[in-house]
Amino acid sequence: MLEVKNINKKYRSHEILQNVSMYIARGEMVGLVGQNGAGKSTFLQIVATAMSVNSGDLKLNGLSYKDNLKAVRRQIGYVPQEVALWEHMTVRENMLFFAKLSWNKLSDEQCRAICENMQLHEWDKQVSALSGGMKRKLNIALSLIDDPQLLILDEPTVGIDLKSKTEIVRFLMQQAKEHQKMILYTSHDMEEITTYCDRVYMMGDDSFYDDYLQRKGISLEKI
Ligand SMILES: Nc1ncnc2c1ncn2[C@@H]1O[C@H](COP(=O)(O)OP(=O)(O)OP(=O)(O)O)[C@@H](O)[C@H]1O
Repeated sequence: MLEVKNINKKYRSHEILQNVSMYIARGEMVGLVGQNGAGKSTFLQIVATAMSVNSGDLKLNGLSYKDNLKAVRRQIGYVPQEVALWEHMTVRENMLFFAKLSWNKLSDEQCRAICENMQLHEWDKQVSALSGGMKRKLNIALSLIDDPQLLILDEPTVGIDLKSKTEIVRFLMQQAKEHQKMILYTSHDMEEITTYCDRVYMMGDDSFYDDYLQRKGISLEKI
């Protein structure tokens, strides 16, 4: 379980997050929405241990971030907004390169199985020749090498076609439901968020999201 309690984050004097609390249970896929600049990416980076807080507490599976940073990190997969891949290498070479650097020394077959499971079949294709959707799938596949308990994704479906988008979100849902992972992700596609997420958190104070989600009958928690 992920437990976030009363966290605060400032960039100089600019307060971005004020007393933010939330949780994610195992097997849950949770969406995070809010207008541009509301603080979603900042929040994801904090939960991913890539950024510190000014105050407040975070715990993952009972381990506090303050005292167990390394152990917490081992349980987290983080997929930032920007796709970060070796363009001149193939899908296979990218997977094996990152597998070598990871805790889990996965074999060629195990790496391939992750990609196949994501409907990414272009194993020997150079990354520069992949479509945007395939690149996003590969970016997510890389984050799964260490078999993280908590998967955090910043707009994983932005700018890709509906088929790839649906495959990615269904894959994430499968990770939550069949493997009891915790999934936290942001998207500006409300249709997608409301269709697939178990719960939705809204960051900032914007009645547009409030009204929209309430009309859809989606349980919304403001943070
Ligand atoms: N490194 C930084 N230094 C100073 N201010 C920052 C920094 N990163 C983000 N900000 C500011 O913090 C606020 C929240 O930014 P953040 O990127 O977390 O929002 P967001 O909800 O993810 O936005 P978007 O939907 O556009 O991705 C914005 O006002 C942004 O300008």
